[in-house]
Amino acid sequence: MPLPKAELHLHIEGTLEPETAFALAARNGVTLPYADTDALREAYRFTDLQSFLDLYYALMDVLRTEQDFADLADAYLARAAAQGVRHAEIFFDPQAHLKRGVELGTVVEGLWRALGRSEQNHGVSTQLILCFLRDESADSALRTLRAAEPWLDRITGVGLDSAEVGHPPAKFREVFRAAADLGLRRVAHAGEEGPPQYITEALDVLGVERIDHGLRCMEDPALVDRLVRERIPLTVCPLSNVRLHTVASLAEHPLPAMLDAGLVCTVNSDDPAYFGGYAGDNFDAVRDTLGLTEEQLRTLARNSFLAAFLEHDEERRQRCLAEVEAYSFG
Ligand SMILES: Nc1ncnc2[nH]cnc12
Ligand SMILES: [Zn+2]
Repeated sequence: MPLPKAELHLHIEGTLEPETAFALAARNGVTLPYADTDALREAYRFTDLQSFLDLYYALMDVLRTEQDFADLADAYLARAAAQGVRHAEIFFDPQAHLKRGVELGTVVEGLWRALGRSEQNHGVSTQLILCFLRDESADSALRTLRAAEPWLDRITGVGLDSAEVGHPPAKFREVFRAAADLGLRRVAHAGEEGPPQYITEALDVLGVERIDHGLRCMEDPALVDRLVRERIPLTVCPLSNVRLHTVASLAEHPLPAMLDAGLVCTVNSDDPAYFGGYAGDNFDAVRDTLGLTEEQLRTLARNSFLAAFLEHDEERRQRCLAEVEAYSFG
């Protein structure tokens, strides 16, 4: 039995496996510019975040109908459950779909078909986090938030993703303020490729409660002290960092140093179909390559439930935490 965990950094569009991409392409009459799944897998050699994003956005073209989004989410939830995920806070990128003429309602209703049945079908509780694309304008983000208002009962929070460098968090001050006024929780990618100041800005200007990635905080000891003192969770994605060359190799990943510093780290998969592994695979990789101890793995799992937006269901949080404490490593 795998270690129970919450997944807090997962882009649902990043769970599109090559086989599913071809199946959906056939269903929707879309021609992919790859001969087969092997040829597509060959394209998964990224040099940086942008080289990944180019393929990530292009492949989304196969996602057209509510059923497509439902099937995508259901396949993710089944895989996540098999790897010990008990709770998943799922990012989605509405602007990437709106731009292609796919309505927000199609995306949210489709995802909800899977998410609404996830506890019964997979034993995984879920939440949705709407992400703004930081390489789009602040105005576009505001229009997206307004367009999402009919579905806010299904959306827990907002996030910020896509190309980081050159798009500092402060650009989105207004939309994050508006999201907070609507009662939404706030997170942001920061310190993945961007500098430590982006982490500070995400906290101070956007009021985020968690930082997605956050690796580059390690360049700024005063920032590390602050993140430790304020117990700001960091949703670290080790296999993603390797594939996007944010770190030179998994063996050189700063996760052990981050844990030693007292940072509230969690381990997540980001875009598992593209980066070679789901949540449990990321845990296994850091155990095997970084030599994390059982107590460190338990800390990562504990942190994931402590950092989850489970205030509406403290009973579930406590039950999951108790499972983590009782877990026996085989
Ligand atoms: N790792 C990542 N960083 C920024 N934006 C993303 N969108 C999907 N995955 C992402
Ligand atoms: Zn991400």
